[in-house]
Amino acid sequence: MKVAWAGSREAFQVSDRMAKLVANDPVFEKFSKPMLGRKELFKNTLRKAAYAWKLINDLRLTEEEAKWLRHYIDEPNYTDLHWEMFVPAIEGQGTKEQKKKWLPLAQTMQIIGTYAQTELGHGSNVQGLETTATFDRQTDEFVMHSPTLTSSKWWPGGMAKVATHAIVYARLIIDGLFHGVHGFIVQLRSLEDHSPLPGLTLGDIGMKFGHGTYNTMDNGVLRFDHVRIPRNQMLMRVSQVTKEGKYAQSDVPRQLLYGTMVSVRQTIVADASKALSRAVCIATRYSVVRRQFGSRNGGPETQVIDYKTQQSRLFPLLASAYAFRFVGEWLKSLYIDVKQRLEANDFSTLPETHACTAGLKALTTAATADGIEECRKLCGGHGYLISSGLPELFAFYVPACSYEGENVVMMLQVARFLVKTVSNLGYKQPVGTAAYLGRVTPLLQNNCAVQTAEDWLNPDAILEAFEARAARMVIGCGERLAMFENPEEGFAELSIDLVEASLAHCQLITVSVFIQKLNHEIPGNGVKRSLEVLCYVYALFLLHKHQGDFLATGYLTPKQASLANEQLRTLYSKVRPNAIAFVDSFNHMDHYLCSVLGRYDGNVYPKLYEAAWKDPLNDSDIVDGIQQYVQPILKQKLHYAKL
Ligand SMILES: CCCCCCCC/C=C\CCCCCCCCCCC/C=C/C(=O)SCCNC(=O)CCNC(=O)[C@H](O)C(C)(C)COP(=O)(O)OP(=O)(O)OC[C@H]1O[C@@H](n2cnc3c(N)ncnc32)[C@H](O)[C@@H]1OP(=O)(O)O
Ligand SMILES: Cc1cc2nc3c(=O)[nH]c(=O)nc-3n(C[C@H](O)[C@H](O)[C@H](O)COP(=O)(O)OP(=O)(O)OC[C@H]3O[C@@H](n4cnc5c(N)ncnc54)[C@H](O)[C@@H]3O)c2cc1C
Repeated sequence: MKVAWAGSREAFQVSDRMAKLVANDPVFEKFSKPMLGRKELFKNTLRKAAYAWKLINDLRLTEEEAKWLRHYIDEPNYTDLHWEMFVPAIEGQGTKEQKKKWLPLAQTMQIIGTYAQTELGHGSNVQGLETTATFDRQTDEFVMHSPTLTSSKWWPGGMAKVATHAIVYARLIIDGLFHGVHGFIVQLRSLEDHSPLPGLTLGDIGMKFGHGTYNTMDNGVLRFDHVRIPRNQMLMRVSQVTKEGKYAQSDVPRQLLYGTMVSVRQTIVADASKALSRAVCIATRYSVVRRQFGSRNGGPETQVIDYKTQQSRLFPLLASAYAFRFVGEWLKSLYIDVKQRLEANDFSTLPETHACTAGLKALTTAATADGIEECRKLCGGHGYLISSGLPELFAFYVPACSYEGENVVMMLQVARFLVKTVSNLGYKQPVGTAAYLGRVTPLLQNNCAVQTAEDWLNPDAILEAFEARAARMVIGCGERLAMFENPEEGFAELSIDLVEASLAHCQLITVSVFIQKLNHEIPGNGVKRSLEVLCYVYALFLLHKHQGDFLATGYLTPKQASLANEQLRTLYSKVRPNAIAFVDSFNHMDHYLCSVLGRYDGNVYPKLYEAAWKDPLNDSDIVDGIQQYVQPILKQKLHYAKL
């Protein structure tokens, strides 16, 4: 199962080796992090990042190994933006000459970059950005300027204190004419003494949600006061500006300017299963250790994992972790394919890839953030302790619902793709993830054939149910949209239904990828049979949760929906014996989990007790402030003694 989770034996070996390397190195200790103040926390992260870079070079780690190393170090920092956004932006949007100049510098970290797109006034609406890049023909330069307070760049990670360079998105202006938003490579700091370059105001935007997690990152604010950069620092794969000030567009679509976001959204989907599996592992192990009620004749109480209600909250999350792992793997291969095509100027699959990355980013991050919080509750009161590992994980993870495309905004992008696909049905056969929309007639006409709970243990029945639900919701929206004279007005009016239809479409993708995975790629019958159970749990849990959709579209009868739920409960009993094996297969080491409740050895209570004594408040019996503020209250003679 460990190999099935990792994707291959080689992938397992690489991640396992890196997990052990980090766990066994005292530099990467992290239990004390929550006790540090912001400055110490930040410095501590800089120290770890520098040490990690040394290890990467000294040990000559491959790119894959270096990624796992960063992952297991488990602290967001400036290198995330450098490797995940700055470098890909140059790769995807730079010309050959620009790549030749900038990539070697970035890949050896002689420069450190960030991605400065969002502003105080605009994040989602990229076309609304206000920073200007005005071409000056006399000097062959662009003048970068922040004309308003709301045009201040706001959020870029690593920008406040570390990055030496940034890809800055700004409105291109030539001779007073606006030519859209473009990316520019801008140096922020001196490579000698690290001070901000003249004309730039740089700072940190302040503390964020949670203490010890995202505050390791220096998210920054940046303002320009007429800062000049050479013309050849505009990223020019999509559009070019000549030294005469002529603006020209290549054959490549403008959407490539948004390419870096497609790349990172794919990474975020691939990473969702890491965060969810981490929370599920903690909650499952603890649910086996924790006992409440049910003692008979003085025997042990019931393990809380044996309560049906606990199972009905926990096991769908376990199944979701596996579903997200597989859909992340699938999306990565789709992305690798589109990347190769884009390099060869084939843009045909870009719209579908954009819809998949946007929609699956929204689906997986929302379910993962909610899932981590549910795992915290599944651990009862102890889940609220930092030493459970869950509060910090939640604080780290939840912004994923907002960054890289706010989730609702992303689902509306999927909706645009689906509406377009449906309106083209007469003359363009949909392919890939939208292929089912080409079979609308049977999907709209045929209803579910399930008669017994057992009938739901059939991938074809499940797939057809999810296809029919999504198709009916999408086509229903399409029909209602057609009644509006102004399509944009109609889209806005129907946006709530469109987001629900998009979610149905994305859930269909995750369910069908899980089924596909079982049909083709699982080594060993035992592993395959166990994963089949999780696949059914995932699908039937979604069906139960969204049964309103399945019933309202008329595909299921109430009887069939309740048979699905009956089957789901039976499946929970089949998951139970393997629950620990399923979470051990994630191969999460204690160091990575950083959780007293999720310990591999189950030795929860002594370690929980021990962890409490490490709190700085327990350094002495009488702490600072007691004599000054508590004793005077105790010793005063009150007039209102009776109160
Ligand atoms: C316990 C503690 C644990 C700690 C653990 C720590 C561990 C960490 C360790 C290691 C991790 C390492 C890996 C980390 C990886 C993740 C890094 C993440 C870092 C996060 C940093 C965040 C960065 C950011 O947020 S950057 C800013 C992102 N901003 C956005 O996403 C903005 C969203 N807005 C948009 O995308 C667009 O503006 C829009 C699409 C919403 C609207 O754009 P508009 O131009 O108005 O477009 P529209 O008219 O709707 O569309 C025009 C056509 O273009 C198509 N289209 C739109 N976008 C794209 C695209 N991206 N690609 C292709 N096509 C696109 C659209 O469909 C339209 O097409 P049509 O055919 O014309 O209809
Ligand atoms: C931790 C973190 C790190 C970040 N790192 C970076 C970074 O490195 N670089 C960078 O450039 N940016 C970064 N960002 C910014 C991030 O990309 C934006 O915050 C994100 O894209 C959301 O945009 P917004 O803040 O403008 O939200 P808004 O768009 O203002 O969202 C507010 C609300 O309005 C709704 N809404 C907005 N538009 C629509 C619409 N058309 N229809 C319906 N509802 C709508 C949303 O659903 C949401 O509910 C980061 C953000 C965070 C939290």
